[in-house]
Amino acid sequence: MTTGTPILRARGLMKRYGTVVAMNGADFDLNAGEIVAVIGDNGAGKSTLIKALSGAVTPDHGTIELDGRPVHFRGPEDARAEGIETVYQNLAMSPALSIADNMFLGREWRKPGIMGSVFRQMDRPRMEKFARDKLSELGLMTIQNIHQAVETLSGGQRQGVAVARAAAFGSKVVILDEPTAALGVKESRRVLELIRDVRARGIPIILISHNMPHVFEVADRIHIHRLGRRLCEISPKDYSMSDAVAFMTGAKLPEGVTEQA
Ligand SMILES: Nc1ncnc2c1ncn2[C@@H]1O[C@H](COP(=O)(O)OP(=O)(O)OP(=O)(O)O)[C@@H](O)[C@H]1O
Repeated sequence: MTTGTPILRARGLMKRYGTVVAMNGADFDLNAGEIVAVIGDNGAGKSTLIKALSGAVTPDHGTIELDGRPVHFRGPEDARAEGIETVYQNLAMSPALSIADNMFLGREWRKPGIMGSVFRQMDRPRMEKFARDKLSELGLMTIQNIHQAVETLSGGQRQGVAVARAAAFGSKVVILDEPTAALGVKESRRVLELIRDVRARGIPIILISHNMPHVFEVADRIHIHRLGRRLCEISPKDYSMSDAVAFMTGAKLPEGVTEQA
């Protein structure tokens, strides 16, 4: 599925924090219909790359294109407005609020007419129907009650709601930062299935993870990040997990790849 214009393409991204070089000419590609995993050692610059793609960090240099069009995100709102949704590890949810309210956090739908525009009343029935539809589309209706407070959900269910929220609003790209890090075996399994469901609905996914079995299970392509840039991309069909770890840590290089100084 690598034909056509990439959905998201970055070239030569640079980001410095004082003397620390967090991105050093980083490239990135995401094509339609695929799950790309980003892996790399601690401090390799994965988070900084993802933040640049999701508008949370402005690169010092380099280009980002969405559907072949240059974009300049001034903040996460700009990336969201372009259909790029990110689920960070902390999930950015309000535990005391309901599932439906959390799905709409910061982008509530107002009632039509004066009740919405002047009195700012929320259109609860429409929001709740949308939340229920999205959760059931993604097979998440084991959550019976969308009025349930998020704090009463299991870790896996919470992650599920966060992924459903991203898939509901992320029309172009969903970025998941360590979605299974805090989860048990069964819950991780469900979240991995959910990731596949999101892909099946036509939304490509960027998955940042340190969990090699999970990466090898769901990724179509693996982007290996090292020393602030993309070292290479591999297919999980062609390499083993120990190869990937060796590339990540610099213990060996894939054939045809040379490490730049
Ligand atoms: N806001 C910041 N201020 C200063 N240095 C930063 C900042 N953000 C990142 N860095 C530095 O940039 C480098 C890359 O960090 P980044 O968090 O992107 O790596 P990472 O691959 O995501 O690491 P990990 O897997 O440990 O989360 C690190 O040396 C880090 O200390």
